[in-house]
Parts: sequence; C-alpha cells; structure tokens
Amino acid sequence: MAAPEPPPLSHAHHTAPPHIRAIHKTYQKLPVPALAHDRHILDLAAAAADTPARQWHAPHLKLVGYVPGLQIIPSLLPPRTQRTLLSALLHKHLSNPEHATNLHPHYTLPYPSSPSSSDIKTASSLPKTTTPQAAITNLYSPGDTLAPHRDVSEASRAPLVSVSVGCDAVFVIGLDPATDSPPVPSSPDSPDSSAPPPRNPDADASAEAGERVLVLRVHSGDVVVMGGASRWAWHSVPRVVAGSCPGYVAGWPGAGMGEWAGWMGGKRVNLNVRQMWD
Ligand SMILES: O=C(O)CCC(=O)C(=O)O
Ligand SMILES: [Fe+2]
Repeated sequence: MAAPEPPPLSHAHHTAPPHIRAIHKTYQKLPVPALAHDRHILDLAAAAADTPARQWHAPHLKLVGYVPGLQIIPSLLPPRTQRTLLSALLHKHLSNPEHATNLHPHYTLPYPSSPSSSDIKTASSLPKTTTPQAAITNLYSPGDTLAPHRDVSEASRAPLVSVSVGCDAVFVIGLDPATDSPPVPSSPDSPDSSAPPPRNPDADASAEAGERVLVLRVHSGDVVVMGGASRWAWHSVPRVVAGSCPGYVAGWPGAGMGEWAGWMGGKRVNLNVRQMWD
C-alpha cells in the first residue's frame, strides 16, 4: 500500500487532533495495574498466550481497519540481537562524541568493547521496505513521554521502521478524520485481511466517526512498520511501563559495569529508522 503524498514540512508545527491528545493523556495517567486490564490496549504478547480466543494473532500480523498500512511484527528481534543492538547503539555509535547527543554534556562513561561489524549486520536485519538513511535513538525512563506528532521531515514515503528494546511502552497511533482520507477497505483476498482487528464496541463507535486510533503495548524486540496511510499518522508514547524490562535486557551488557549494572532494567530504547530520499 503506497503512502499518500507527504504533508508539507510546515505541518511539523501542527497540533495533534483533540481525540489523539485525549487518548495520550488518558494513558499517561492510568495507574500501572489498570494498564494490564485496559481492554482498549492491543497487547499481542498477551494475545499469544491466549490463542484460542484470539485467533487474529499471527506471528507476522498486519492490522488494518483502524490505521491502514500499519504493520506490527511482535518479537522480531531475538534476545541476542537486542543486546547486540544496544551495544552498537549505546557503546559504539552514541559513545562517539562526534555524534553529539543531549547526553554528552552530562556523562563520561567507561565503555566496554564495541560489537564487531558482523554482529551489527545481524542486528540490522530489519524489514527491507525502507533504505535506512537516518535513525533516531529515543531513550526513555518510566515517566518519560513522547508527545503526539507526525514525522513529516522526510522527503521519502518509505515506511518508518520503529524498533523497541527494554521496558514495555504504550504506543498510540491514529489518523485525523479532518485531513486524512478514509482508509480503503482491504479485499477478502488481500494478505492484510488475514488478521481482522480486535472487536471493541467503543473503538468501533469512534472509528465510525473517523477517529481511527490504535493503542498498542509494545514489547522488547517488537518492530512497528508505519507504511501506507499510517506513514503520516499521528502517534505518541504516553507511557513507559516500570518493571517490565525482560531479564536478558536488564542484564545487559553483563558483568564488570559496576554501578551501571542493571541500568537498562529501567529503560526503553526506541530506534526509529528512516529513509530520507527516494
Ligand atoms: O518511541 C517510540 O516508539 C516512537 C518514537 C517516534 O515516534 C519518533 O522517534 O518519531
Ligand atoms: Fe514519530
């Protein structure tokens, strides 16, 4: 599904539509225990543990209906690849002062040895829909949020590829009925239709009003691909869930890190891969 025309760069300054801002606020404030039971959140890991009732789960699931073109690939990166990716990002690339980040003025860290280039190659075996020409590394702690926005700075319509490592997060994504054209329903034969979206009466009512929003719990190793109409969709991260980091990430990078041991146990890293030009 090809993405529509990119919005003009000036749209980077637009404010998110009210329904996206309202949903973002709701999940920013929801108590942690309530998150686990919230019936609007699509949690593919929970669904996988509950397969008979949730036949729509598939290893390479494409969801259509709420946000067309959005692809969610649960657990694409195996644990070893996630750890290699962390070493490549945090020890090799971001440790280089030439890649000035907002962390550099505050920290001088002892870095362990960098992964070899063959390890990095393995870590970058991501969907081939996008030629990686730029990437953003977002580093979150519980309490951090990413406000609703659209990524409109790229001249290419190629999908955004978003990789999660560490603590779980709530990811909100939706279209603006005032400016986004209505989604094209998929034909019964299209691969997208193999996975109907979960039923949710409230969400259906809001979807009828054109307010198509998906609230997703993303886990370590998941990859979200924003192609088609979802390429220019509004999205946000209202929540990073404390205490949800898997042990194999919390234990990275291993022994000998002194006070930094276990540091990743309270973090989420998002690698947002982009193609800038066609
Ligand atoms: O952290 C995420 O999952 C999303 C990051 C994002 O939307 C961005 O970097 O533009
Ligand atoms: Fe974004």
